[in-house]
Amino acid sequence: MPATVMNTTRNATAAPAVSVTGLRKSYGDKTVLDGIDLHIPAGSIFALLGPNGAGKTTTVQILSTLVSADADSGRVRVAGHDLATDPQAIRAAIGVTGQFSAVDGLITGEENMLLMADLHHLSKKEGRRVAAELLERFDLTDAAKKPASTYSGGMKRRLDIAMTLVGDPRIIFLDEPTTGLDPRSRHTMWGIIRELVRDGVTVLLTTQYLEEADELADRIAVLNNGRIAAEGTAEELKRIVPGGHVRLRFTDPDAYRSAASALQVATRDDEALSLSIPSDGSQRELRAILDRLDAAGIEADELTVHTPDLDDVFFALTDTTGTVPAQTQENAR
Ligand SMILES: Nc1ncnc2c1ncn2[C@@H]1O[C@H](COP(=O)(O)OP(=O)(O)OP(=O)(O)O)[C@@H](O)[C@H]1O
Repeated sequence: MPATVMNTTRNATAAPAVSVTGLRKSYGDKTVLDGIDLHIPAGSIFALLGPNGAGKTTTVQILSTLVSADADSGRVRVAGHDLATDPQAIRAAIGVTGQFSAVDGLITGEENMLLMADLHHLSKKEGRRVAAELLERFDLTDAAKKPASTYSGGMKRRLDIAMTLVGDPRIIFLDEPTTGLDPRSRHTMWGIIRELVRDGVTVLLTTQYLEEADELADRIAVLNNGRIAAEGTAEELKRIVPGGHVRLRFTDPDAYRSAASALQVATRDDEALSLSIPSDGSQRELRAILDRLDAAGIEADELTVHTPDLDDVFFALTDTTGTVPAQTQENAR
């Protein structure tokens, strides 16, 4: 059972941009997707996180109509259209940039853009206007007349997304959008993705970077062995793995000792005068700790909540046996 947590993020009430139930895909006798469910609210950023070979690209390929799902697969709706009966309407509503860029290195950035405008049947005049506007928006105007093969990795990614936007898609699939980019280009790309969503676009991105999912995504699904191992906001996912604790620090040794006896489960650090209490960081648990301190008439000088980071989540949920540790499942309920 995947760990699912209630959606409290923006646009939670909007009709889902992507809705998937029981999606299956096998290559020969290898099951790549073993019945996955995804519900992506319109206007949000959704990250599909998982180790190599988990099935992230396959999911994107199916949702973007490039690869077909198994015949006995469940239901997929993208932008309100049924994948089985109306793939053409889905194609018209989406944009895809993959790990292997659509950019043609032999022609200039501007020519790549104009080619896309032609593919979308824009008039010559409209095509030139849209190309110039997008090249400007993605800071490529100065390089527009140069062959794309001379562009840096970051410039090529920006051109790739600009080309995708020529068709004005409402949903964009980004397969590992920042793989191979340096930190500055990665941050630029994050800014671009956030801007797309501000304009009302829905983004589904795949990534192997936990930091990227943490930074960008409204919701994250961790894919492992063809199944969704857990789904929720970054904060919610961090709460389902063990390791979270509340730390209390004191300057007064008497207060420290009183607190240690009032909170019997605490791990003591007598030198630092600090106590560490296992906690999921929830309001309920914090209140229980504070109530105990209040009842004993003690005030801590500092209280910090430590939640596991996404690395902990990733390792806990994508262990090599493919099973979620029992304790994690328990905490997720
Ligand atoms: N056309 C294909 N024929 C056979 N097997 C395939 C095909 N495409 C993908 N697979 C297999 O499906 C599994 C999932 O691949 P997929 O590319 O979706 O994973 P991924 O999560 O995107 O991995 P990565 O992070 O390495 O890109 C892999 O074991 C892969 O070998």
